[in-house]
Amino acid sequence: MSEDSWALAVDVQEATTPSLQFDFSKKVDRVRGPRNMRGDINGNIVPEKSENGGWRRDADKVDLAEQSLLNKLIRRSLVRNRNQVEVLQRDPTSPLYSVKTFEELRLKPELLKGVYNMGFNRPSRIQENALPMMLAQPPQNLIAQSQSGTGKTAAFSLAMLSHVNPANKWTQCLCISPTYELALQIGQVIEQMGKFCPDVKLAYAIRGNRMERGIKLQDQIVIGTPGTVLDWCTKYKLIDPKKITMFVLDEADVMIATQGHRDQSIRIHRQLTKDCQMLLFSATFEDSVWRFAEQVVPDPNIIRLKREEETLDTIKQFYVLCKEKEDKFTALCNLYGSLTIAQAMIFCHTRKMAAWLTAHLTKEGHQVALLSGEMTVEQRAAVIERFRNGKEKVLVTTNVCSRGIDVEQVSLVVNFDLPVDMDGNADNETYLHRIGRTGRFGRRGFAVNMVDSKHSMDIINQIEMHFNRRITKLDTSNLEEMESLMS
Ligand SMILES: Nc1ncnc2c1ncn2[C@@H]1O[C@H](COP(=O)(O)OP(=O)(O)OP(=O)(O)O)[C@@H](O)[C@H]1O
Repeated sequence: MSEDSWALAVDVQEATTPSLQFDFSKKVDRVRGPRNMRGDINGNIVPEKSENGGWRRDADKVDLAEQSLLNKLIRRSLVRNRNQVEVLQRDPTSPLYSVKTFEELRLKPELLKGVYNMGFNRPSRIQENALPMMLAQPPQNLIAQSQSGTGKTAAFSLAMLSHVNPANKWTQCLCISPTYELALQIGQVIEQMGKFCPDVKLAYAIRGNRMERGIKLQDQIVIGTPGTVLDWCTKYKLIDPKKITMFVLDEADVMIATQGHRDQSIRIHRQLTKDCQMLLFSATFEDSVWRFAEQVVPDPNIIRLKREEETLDTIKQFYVLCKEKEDKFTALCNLYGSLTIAQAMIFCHTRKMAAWLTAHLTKEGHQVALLSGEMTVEQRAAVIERFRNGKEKVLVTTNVCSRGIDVEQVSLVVNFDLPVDMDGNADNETYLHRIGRTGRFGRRGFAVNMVDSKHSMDIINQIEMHFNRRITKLDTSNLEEMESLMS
């Protein structure tokens, strides 16, 4: 089938068959995608010719640690979550404590003052259960999972500050984090919360922080990355691991995804005593994270706060048939010209495409912000902040931005390039994250997908099947139809 005639074929198919009942059995190889496709105009699909076999060769990769840092930098408050907390107690017969106020925790007054000084009025959902467990006597181990922004860092910072005895001038709490930047972020929370506890000292075991060999640290809390913490314990002997009574492992999912960190964490853990209280936190919990958690946290209590399901119910989904990227661009301009759009996010597959689109939209007079992987995390945070404040109305981005960014006024998400996985199949999860940027907090939103090849039409069909939601064809040259469909 020639490149031009596929669109016609789709039209015919569309007219004769309800979109949710396409006959996939007769289609191309489902795993690898259409055999005879030489790549669509995104430049991202070259199945037979791909040197490394990867469909996402040029795609902007999401780095978990960077994503986590970005989330921390742009977050202003707790992420809303209405889901129930699941608690699995090590000893199911013991009473389950949960607190609704910080007073109930009987914290030292100077620590309570620090908590209130941060503007926290009451414990977050996960904190309600996690805090009493972390502060219990005798100490209890804990594995806690909840999405980013639900108050985990604040919870274990409070636990560490409450746990230490300031009169003892040695390290009692050890916290490890996957990267230098993330460790600094945690440190800031501890410093802020412990502002009125002048006798509690904090040290950073991170690269570049050189210490004299052989001295013993007097700081009660040490936070750092696994490699440096290990050096401080074994090579430099600045910390006596046998005197550590609380061990916190943050962002376990990011940790095990980082080369070498998993083993270093286990080596640190091996030097601790059996009585040391172990606390592990993670935003996600795949099997690999779970296996790791079980290795470092014996007999744990488990707390899980399910992610608030992203829903497609408030989002109207469309696709537009286009031929090449210029065509997609025209469709986008038509769309923009005819709708009242508060703010829009446009997703591209590669940095190159994002840059091209940004340049063209700017030329058309749009105020456009660009977010892509070559920027530092701080630069990205600044771009998101400007967009949030309405300085730009359009944000063009690659995948670096599919998760975690809440901009309430986004009413349109455009998949300029559709999300595909390594094999070129629909990446449903990324699709959901992307279009979940709109229609938030019960508002209505629109998602428009640019379809530029038979392969991308296949992807739309896969997405429809997966979510069991219709994606309606939109003709952006037909203003009337567009207005009625998108009203
Ligand atoms: N009890 C609380 N009341 C109000 N705000 C809170 C409370 N606990 C935490 N916060 C704030 O909510 C935001 C998210 O908290 P925190 O960083 O602890 O979450 P997290 O689950 O550790 O997420 P991440 O792992 O991404 O940092 C922060 O801005 C923090 O200051």
